[in-house]
Amino acid sequence: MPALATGTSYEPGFYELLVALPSQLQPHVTQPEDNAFLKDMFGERSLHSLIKIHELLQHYEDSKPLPVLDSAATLASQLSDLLEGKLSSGEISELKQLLDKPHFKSILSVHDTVAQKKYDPELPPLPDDIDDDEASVKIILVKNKEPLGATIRRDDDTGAIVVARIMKGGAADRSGLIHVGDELKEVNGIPVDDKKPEEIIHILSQSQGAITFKVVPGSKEEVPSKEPKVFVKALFDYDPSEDKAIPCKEAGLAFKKGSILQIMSQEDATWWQAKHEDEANPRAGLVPSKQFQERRFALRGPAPAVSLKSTSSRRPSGFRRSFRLSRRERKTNKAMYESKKSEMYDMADVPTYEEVTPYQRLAGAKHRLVVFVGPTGVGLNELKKKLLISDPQHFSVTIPHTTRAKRNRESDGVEYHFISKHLFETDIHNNKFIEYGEYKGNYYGTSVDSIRSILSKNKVCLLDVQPQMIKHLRTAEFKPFVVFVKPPGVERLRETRQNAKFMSGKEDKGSARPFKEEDFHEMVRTSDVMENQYSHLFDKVIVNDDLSAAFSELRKTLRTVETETHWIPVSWTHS
Ligand SMILES: Nc1ncnc2c1ncn2[C@@H]1O[C@H](COP(=O)(O)OP(=O)(O)OP(=O)(O)O)[C@@H](O)[C@H]1O
Repeated sequence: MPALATGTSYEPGFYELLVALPSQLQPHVTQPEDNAFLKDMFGERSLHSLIKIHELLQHYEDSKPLPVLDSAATLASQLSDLLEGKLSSGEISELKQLLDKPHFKSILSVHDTVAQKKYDPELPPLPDDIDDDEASVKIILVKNKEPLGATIRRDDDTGAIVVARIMKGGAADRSGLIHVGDELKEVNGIPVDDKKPEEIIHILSQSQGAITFKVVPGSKEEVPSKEPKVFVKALFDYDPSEDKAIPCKEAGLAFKKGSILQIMSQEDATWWQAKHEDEANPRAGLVPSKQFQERRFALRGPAPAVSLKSTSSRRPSGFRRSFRLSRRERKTNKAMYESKKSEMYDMADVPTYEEVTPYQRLAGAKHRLVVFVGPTGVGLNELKKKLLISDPQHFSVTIPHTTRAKRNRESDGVEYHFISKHLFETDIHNNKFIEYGEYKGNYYGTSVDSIRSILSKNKVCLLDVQPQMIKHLRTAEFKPFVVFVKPPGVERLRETRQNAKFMSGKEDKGSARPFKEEDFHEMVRTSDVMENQYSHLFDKVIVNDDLSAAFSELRKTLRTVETETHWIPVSWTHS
């Protein structure tokens, strides 16, 4: 039996390990004196008591007991006084002795301190020879290599140097001693009244170790911000060193399109404070606010959109037509459609930030819609086909609707859903199609319900669309995961596509032919344009160079979509 029992209501693991250790270690110890030493060490009563205390603390941490009263010491002293005249019984005098013991009194005093939450240390009285400049205080900060995390500016009205901004989580913020609006009088004993902010920053950057500031505290009371945690996905690249507008380049936070940022402060309407979500260091950096970025974008105008229509007479060159997905007729239906909505750039969508939240699909919940985009000929059909073959029970594609007559060997709901022109037009009117088009007098289209039908069977729906359609699919219902399939460079296309067949939209013959040099250039050019305009909507980019490598990357990615946590727009979580 262990010297101290650990009780039965909580895990005795740590304690038992301690008791068992000497015998466990015995086979590994050759010298008898070492053995005796280990026994003594692990058998030490104070160590056992410590472990017991540790386990009890753990237990109480879980049950979180609240104190019954916060003046146990006073109560014990009053009781002791009451017992004074009643010491006839042995039990009463034992109780009084116990209450009067200094250890017992101390433990009750500690109990009361904790119960009253009196944790703050008592400060010594202020010295008599206080600074003559009554309003100012001296602050000493110890600075290592990290920046101070504060910006300063000259007040236009008073000419004073004031603290303009405190970066969340930085050295100044953590110290809790410097606040926005404080007036800076001296740095390391050097008066700063006549100095430019840049000169002061220079003094600060040269200083290491303890830095002394003399400041006059600002009058503004800071309200501790209790803003909930906000995470955003950045939809643009940002490099503060190239931003002429940022008040302090060193304080800026660089990020790439797709980075997940935690917004630490939105107090300033122009410059937010943020840190990378996966960054352990709590120090925030400046990033342009959403409003400011939108304003800048509006003033500058979007990047010149490359016209995709100019090179093709029939359709936006290189952009695939989707929903030609009949399993048998996939190839013959290829060159049929033109997208109804052909706008290449929507001015309303200024890509800045999107608020996101972690999401993991629960077992049994509907799958996210997997959306493919890429230039025509890049290999979307090939990759989708491989997925379907790899697991036909798990993956599926939508069945398009058409108004053309059913052919002999076709069945309704297999190759197509065959419907009347009138019904098709009613469905268009009722927004039932994701995409639709007309070819030789017949309509063809992919309906929203055909996607729903696959998802309700708990299958993964694979859909390829034109990139400008992605935004219409971005709903809580579909939670689309967008894969952009990108071609490798022209040289690799030449090498890998030697035996490949291409369905050219331009010739409109519906038959496949080998790729030509110009097809490769067109594919790469279209891919660049798509990436330039829509990459903020892509969740994954896969370069289709070697087909089997691209396929296994795709497979792996789709597995993680089903099993791991991903960031999705907050708006998709409240449906
Ligand atoms: N990585 C690859 N290496 C070699 N050949 C490939 C690769 N990927 C696709 N191909 C071939 O390229 C041709 C075009 O592929 P696919 O039909 O899948 O393109 P697509 O993106 O669906 O184009 P479209 O939208 O015009 O139908 C096919 O012959 C296909 O086998």
